[in-house]
Amino acid sequence: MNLTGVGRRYGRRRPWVLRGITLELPRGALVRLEGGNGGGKSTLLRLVAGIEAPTEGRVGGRPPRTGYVPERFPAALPLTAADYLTHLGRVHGLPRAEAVRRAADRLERFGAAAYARTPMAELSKGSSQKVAVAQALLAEPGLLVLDEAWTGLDASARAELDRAVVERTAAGGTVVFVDHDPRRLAGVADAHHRLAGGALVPVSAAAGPRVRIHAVGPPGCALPPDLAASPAPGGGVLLTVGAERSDVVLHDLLTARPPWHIRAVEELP
Ligand SMILES: Nc1ncnc2c1ncn2[C@@H]1O[C@H](COP(=O)(O)OP(=O)(O)OP(=O)(O)O)[C@@H](O)[C@H]1O
Repeated sequence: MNLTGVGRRYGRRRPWVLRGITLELPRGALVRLEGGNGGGKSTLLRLVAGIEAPTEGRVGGRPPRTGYVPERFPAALPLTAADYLTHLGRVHGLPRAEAVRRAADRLERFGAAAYARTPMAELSKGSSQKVAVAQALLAEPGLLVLDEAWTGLDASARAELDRAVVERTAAGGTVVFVDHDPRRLAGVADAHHRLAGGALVPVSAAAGPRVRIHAVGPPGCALPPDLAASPAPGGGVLLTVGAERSDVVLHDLLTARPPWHIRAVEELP
Protein backbone atom coordinates (compact mmCIF):
# COMPACT_ATOMS: atom_id res chain seq x y z
CA MET A 1 0.00 0.00 0.00
CA ASN A 2 1.10 3.61 -0.23
CA LEU A 3 0.51 7.11 1.10
CA THR A 4 0.80 9.99 -1.35
CA GLY A 5 1.06 13.64 -0.29
CA VAL A 6 -0.79 12.88 2.93
CA GLY A 7 -1.54 15.67 5.40
CA ARG A 8 -3.57 15.70 8.61
CA ARG A 9 -4.79 18.49 10.85
CA TYR A 10 -7.55 18.53 13.40
CA GLY A 11 -9.58 21.54 12.27
CA ARG A 12 -9.22 24.19 9.58
CA ARG A 13 -7.52 26.70 11.89
CA ARG A 14 -5.34 24.12 13.63
CA PRO A 15 -1.71 23.48 12.68
CA TRP A 16 -0.80 20.60 10.40
CA VAL A 17 0.30 17.57 12.42
CA LEU A 18 1.52 15.83 9.26
CA ARG A 19 2.15 17.28 5.81
CA GLY A 20 3.45 15.92 2.50
CA ILE A 21 3.85 12.34 3.69
CA THR A 22 4.66 9.95 0.84
CA LEU A 23 5.41 6.41 1.92
CA GLU A 24 5.60 2.99 0.26
CA LEU A 25 4.54 0.07 2.44
CA PRO A 26 5.30 -3.03 0.34
CA ARG A 27 3.88 -6.50 0.94
CA GLY A 28 5.97 -8.46 3.40
CA ALA A 29 7.76 -5.33 4.68
CA LEU A 30 8.45 -4.46 8.29
CA VAL A 31 8.53 -0.68 8.70
CA ARG A 32 9.58 1.22 11.80
CA LEU A 33 8.44 4.80 12.56
CA GLU A 34 10.08 6.97 15.19
CA GLY A 35 9.96 10.55 16.39
CA GLY A 36 9.63 12.72 19.48
CA ASN A 37 6.56 12.94 21.70
CA GLY A 38 3.70 14.69 19.96
CA GLY A 39 5.46 14.35 16.59
CA GLY A 40 2.48 12.65 14.94
CA LYS A 41 3.44 8.95 15.09
CA SER A 42 0.07 7.78 16.42
CA THR A 43 -1.71 10.05 13.96
CA LEU A 44 0.23 8.53 11.06
CA LEU A 45 -0.47 5.00 12.29
CA ARG A 46 -4.22 5.78 12.47
CA LEU A 47 -4.08 7.01 8.85
CA VAL A 48 -2.22 3.85 7.78
CA ALA A 49 -4.71 1.64 9.66
CA GLY A 50 -7.69 3.53 8.20
CA ILE A 51 -9.02 4.59 11.62
CA GLU A 52 -8.82 8.21 10.40
CA ALA A 53 -8.90 9.72 6.92
CA PRO A 54 -6.23 12.19 5.78
CA THR A 55 -7.17 15.88 5.50
CA GLU A 56 -5.36 15.91 2.14
CA GLY A 57 -3.58 13.35 0.00
CA ARG A 58 -4.35 9.71 -0.63
CA VAL A 59 -3.94 6.38 1.13
CA GLY A 60 -4.23 3.54 -1.39
CA GLY A 61 -3.90 -0.22 -1.73
CA ARG A 62 -4.60 -1.13 1.89
CA PRO A 63 -4.74 -4.93 2.22
CA PRO A 64 -8.22 -6.31 2.95
CA ARG A 65 -7.71 -7.19 6.64
CA THR A 66 -6.09 -4.74 9.06
CA GLY A 67 -4.98 -5.52 12.61
CA TYR A 68 -4.37 -2.46 14.79
CA VAL A 69 -3.09 -2.12 18.35
CA PRO A 70 -3.84 1.46 19.47
CA GLU A 71 -1.64 3.33 21.91
CA ARG A 72 -4.52 3.26 24.40
CA PHE A 73 -6.67 0.17 24.28
CA PRO A 74 -10.27 0.76 25.43
CA ALA A 75 -10.27 -1.99 28.06
CA ALA A 76 -13.47 -1.04 29.93
CA LEU A 77 -15.77 -3.13 27.75
CA PRO A 78 -18.68 -5.07 29.29
CA LEU A 79 -17.36 -8.44 28.02
CA THR A 80 -14.93 -11.13 29.13
CA ALA A 81 -11.64 -11.34 27.21
CA ALA A 82 -12.73 -14.54 25.41
CA ASP A 83 -16.18 -13.14 24.53
CA TYR A 84 -14.64 -9.92 23.24
CA LEU A 85 -12.20 -11.78 20.97
CA THR A 86 -14.90 -14.19 19.79
CA HIS A 87 -17.17 -11.25 18.99
CA LEU A 88 -14.37 -9.61 16.97
CA GLY A 89 -13.75 -12.89 15.14
CA ARG A 90 -17.43 -12.92 14.17
CA VAL A 91 -17.12 -9.30 12.99
CA HIS A 92 -14.23 -10.46 10.77
CA GLY A 93 -16.62 -13.02 9.26
CA LEU A 94 -15.35 -16.15 11.01
CA PRO A 95 -17.83 -18.94 11.78
CA ARG A 96 -18.58 -19.02 15.53
CA ALA A 97 -16.60 -22.24 16.26
CA GLU A 98 -13.53 -20.85 14.46
CA ALA A 99 -13.87 -17.50 16.27
CA VAL A 100 -13.98 -19.31 19.63
CA ARG A 101 -10.97 -21.44 18.65
CA ARG A 102 -8.87 -18.47 17.53
CA ALA A 103 -9.79 -16.44 20.62
CA ALA A 104 -8.56 -19.27 22.87
CA ASP A 105 -5.46 -19.80 20.72
CA ARG A 106 -4.40 -16.12 20.78
CA LEU A 107 -4.97 -15.81 24.55
CA GLU A 108 -2.93 -18.97 25.12
CA ARG A 109 -0.16 -17.76 22.83
CA PHE A 110 0.26 -14.54 24.81
CA GLY A 111 0.02 -16.22 28.20
CA ALA A 112 -3.44 -14.85 28.97
CA ALA A 113 -5.50 -18.07 28.88
CA ALA A 114 -6.10 -17.82 32.64
CA TYR A 115 -7.96 -14.52 32.08
CA ALA A 116 -10.26 -15.76 29.32
CA ARG A 117 -13.32 -15.54 31.61
CA THR A 118 -12.27 -12.28 33.31
CA PRO A 119 -14.31 -9.18 32.45
CA MET A 120 -12.18 -6.80 30.37
CA ALA A 121 -12.68 -3.97 32.89
CA GLU A 122 -11.04 -6.11 35.63
CA LEU A 123 -7.88 -7.02 33.69
CA SER A 124 -4.50 -5.68 34.80
CA LYS A 125 -2.80 -3.23 32.41
CA GLY A 126 -0.47 -5.92 31.03
CA SER A 127 -3.23 -8.52 30.64
CA SER A 128 -5.40 -5.95 28.89
CA GLN A 129 -2.49 -5.24 26.53
CA LYS A 130 -2.26 -8.97 25.76
CA VAL A 131 -5.92 -8.86 24.70
CA ALA A 132 -5.16 -5.76 22.59
CA VAL A 133 -2.42 -7.68 20.77
CA ALA A 134 -4.54 -10.84 20.49
CA GLN A 135 -7.41 -8.91 18.82
CA ALA A 136 -5.03 -7.42 16.23
CA LEU A 137 -3.70 -10.86 15.28
CA LEU A 138 -7.07 -12.59 15.28
CA ALA A 139 -7.79 -12.38 11.55
CA GLU A 140 -4.23 -13.01 10.26
CA PRO A 141 -4.15 -9.45 8.90
CA GLY A 142 -2.50 -8.40 5.66
CA LEU A 143 -1.65 -5.12 7.41
CA LEU A 144 -0.62 -5.01 11.05
CA VAL A 145 -0.24 -1.60 12.73
CA LEU A 146 1.37 -1.56 16.17
CA ASP A 147 1.40 1.61 18.28
CA GLU A 148 3.76 0.86 21.19
CA ALA A 149 2.14 -2.57 21.36
CA TRP A 150 4.97 -4.07 23.44
CA THR A 151 4.47 -1.59 26.29
CA GLY A 152 3.17 -3.30 29.42
CA LEU A 153 3.73 -6.86 28.13
CA ASP A 154 5.89 -9.27 30.14
CA ALA A 155 9.11 -10.64 28.59
CA SER A 156 7.58 -13.81 27.16
CA ALA A 157 4.63 -11.94 25.61
CA ARG A 158 7.06 -9.38 24.13
CA ALA A 159 9.06 -12.20 22.55
CA GLU A 160 5.85 -13.79 21.29
CA LEU A 161 4.82 -10.52 19.65
CA ASP A 162 8.26 -10.30 17.98
CA ARG A 163 7.66 -13.81 16.60
CA ALA A 164 4.13 -12.93 15.45
CA VAL A 165 5.47 -9.88 13.58
CA VAL A 166 8.10 -11.94 11.76
CA GLU A 167 5.45 -14.58 10.93
CA ARG A 168 3.11 -11.95 9.49
CA THR A 169 5.79 -10.49 7.22
CA ALA A 170 6.92 -13.98 6.12
CA ALA A 171 3.29 -14.64 5.13
CA GLY A 172 3.37 -11.52 2.92
CA GLY A 173 1.73 -9.14 5.41
CA THR A 174 2.91 -5.57 5.96
CA VAL A 175 3.77 -4.51 9.51
CA VAL A 176 4.20 -0.89 10.59
CA PHE A 177 5.25 -0.18 14.16
CA VAL A 178 6.24 2.49 16.65
CA ASP A 179 8.16 1.58 19.78
CA HIS A 180 10.23 3.71 22.11
CA ASP A 181 12.84 0.95 22.54
CA PRO A 182 15.36 1.40 19.68
CA ARG A 183 16.37 -2.28 20.06
CA ARG A 184 12.86 -3.47 19.21
CA LEU A 185 13.16 -5.72 16.12
CA ALA A 186 16.51 -4.06 15.41
CA GLY A 187 18.15 -5.49 12.32
CA VAL A 188 14.89 -7.04 11.10
CA ALA A 189 13.06 -3.92 9.89
CA ASP A 190 13.16 -3.31 6.13
CA ALA A 191 12.69 0.43 6.46
CA HIS A 192 13.02 2.99 9.20
CA HIS A 193 11.55 6.51 9.08
CA ARG A 194 11.61 9.43 11.50
CA LEU A 195 8.84 12.04 11.85
CA ALA A 196 10.29 15.52 12.22
CA GLY A 197 8.27 18.73 11.87
CA GLY A 198 5.35 16.78 10.43
CA ALA A 199 7.47 15.31 7.61
CA LEU A 200 8.94 11.86 7.16
CA VAL A 201 12.71 11.38 6.89
CA PRO A 202 14.23 7.98 6.03
CA VAL A 203 16.61 6.92 8.81
CA SER A 204 18.47 4.15 7.04
CA ALA A 205 18.01 1.18 4.81
CA ALA A 206 17.53 -2.22 6.41
CA ALA A 207 20.44 -3.24 8.59
CA GLY A 208 19.84 -6.96 8.14
CA PRO A 209 21.05 -9.26 5.35
CA ARG A 210 19.90 -8.42 1.81
CA VAL A 211 19.29 -10.69 -1.13
CA ARG A 212 19.65 -9.76 -4.79
CA ILE A 213 17.33 -11.52 -7.22
CA HIS A 214 17.99 -11.54 -10.96
CA ALA A 215 14.66 -12.16 -12.69
CA VAL A 216 13.72 -12.24 -16.34
CA GLY A 217 10.12 -11.69 -17.36
CA PRO A 218 8.25 -12.42 -20.56
CA PRO A 219 8.24 -9.42 -22.96
CA GLY A 220 6.04 -6.55 -21.76
CA CYS A 221 5.15 -8.12 -18.41
CA ALA A 222 4.87 -5.94 -15.30
CA LEU A 223 6.56 -6.66 -12.00
CA PRO A 224 4.27 -7.70 -9.15
CA PRO A 225 3.11 -4.56 -7.27
CA ASP A 226 5.36 -2.91 -4.66
CA LEU A 227 8.66 -4.12 -6.17
CA ALA A 228 11.27 -1.62 -7.31
CA ALA A 229 13.83 -2.95 -9.77
CA SER A 230 16.81 -1.81 -11.79
CA PRO A 231 17.67 -3.21 -15.24
CA ALA A 232 20.19 -6.10 -15.16
CA PRO A 233 23.16 -6.18 -17.52
CA GLY A 234 22.36 -8.78 -20.18
CA GLY A 235 18.57 -8.55 -19.68
CA GLY A 236 15.95 -8.85 -16.98
CA VAL A 237 15.85 -6.92 -13.71
CA LEU A 238 17.73 -6.87 -10.40
CA LEU A 239 15.69 -6.68 -7.21
CA THR A 240 17.30 -6.11 -3.81
CA VAL A 241 15.14 -7.11 -0.84
CA GLY A 242 15.61 -7.93 2.86
CA ALA A 243 16.55 -11.62 3.26
CA GLU A 244 13.45 -12.26 5.41
CA ARG A 245 11.26 -11.00 2.52
CA SER A 246 12.95 -12.90 -0.28
CA ASP A 247 10.69 -15.99 -0.07
CA VAL A 248 7.60 -13.80 -0.50
CA VAL A 249 9.14 -11.96 -3.49
CA LEU A 250 10.30 -15.20 -5.18
CA HIS A 251 6.86 -16.72 -4.65
CA ASP A 252 5.20 -13.64 -6.21
CA LEU A 253 7.52 -13.76 -9.24
CA LEU A 254 7.17 -17.49 -9.83
CA THR A 255 3.38 -17.48 -9.49
CA ALA A 256 2.83 -14.30 -11.58
CA ARG A 257 0.77 -14.82 -14.75
CA PRO A 258 2.84 -15.31 -16.87
CA PRO A 259 5.59 -16.35 -14.42
CA TRP A 260 9.04 -14.79 -14.21
CA HIS A 261 12.21 -16.81 -14.68
CA ILE A 262 14.67 -16.57 -11.75
CA ARG A 263 18.19 -16.46 -13.17
CA ALA A 264 20.09 -16.00 -9.88
CA VAL A 265 19.62 -15.38 -6.16
CA GLU A 266 22.61 -13.98 -4.32
CA GLU A 267 23.06 -13.03 -0.66
CA LEU A 268 24.68 -9.60 -0.39
CA PRO A 269 27.47 -8.97 2.11
N1 LIG B 1 -7.95 13.77 17.92
C1 LIG B 1 -7.12 14.81 17.99
N2 LIG B 1 -7.59 16.07 18.10
C2 LIG B 1 -6.77 17.14 18.16
N3 LIG B 1 -5.43 17.05 18.15
C3 LIG B 1 -4.89 15.84 18.06
C4 LIG B 1 -5.69 14.65 17.98
N4 LIG B 1 -4.88 13.57 17.89
C5 LIG B 1 -3.61 14.06 17.91
N5 LIG B 1 -3.62 15.40 18.02
C6 LIG B 1 -2.43 16.28 18.07
O1 LIG B 1 -1.54 15.85 17.07
C7 LIG B 1 -0.18 15.95 17.52
C8 LIG B 1 0.50 14.63 17.34
O2 LIG B 1 -0.07 13.67 18.24
P1 LIG B 1 0.31 12.12 18.16
O3 LIG B 1 -0.41 11.44 19.28
O4 LIG B 1 0.08 11.64 16.78
O5 LIG B 1 1.88 12.15 18.43
P2 LIG B 1 2.88 10.98 18.85
O6 LIG B 1 4.12 11.17 18.06
O7 LIG B 1 2.20 9.66 18.73
O8 LIG B 1 3.15 11.31 20.37
P3 LIG B 1 3.62 10.37 21.62
O9 LIG B 1 5.02 9.92 21.35
O10 LIG B 1 3.56 11.31 22.77
O11 LIG B 1 2.64 9.24 21.72
C9 LIG B 1 -0.26 16.43 18.97
O12 LIG B 1 -0.04 17.82 18.99
C10 LIG B 1 -1.68 16.10 19.37
O13 LIG B 1 -2.16 17.01 20.34
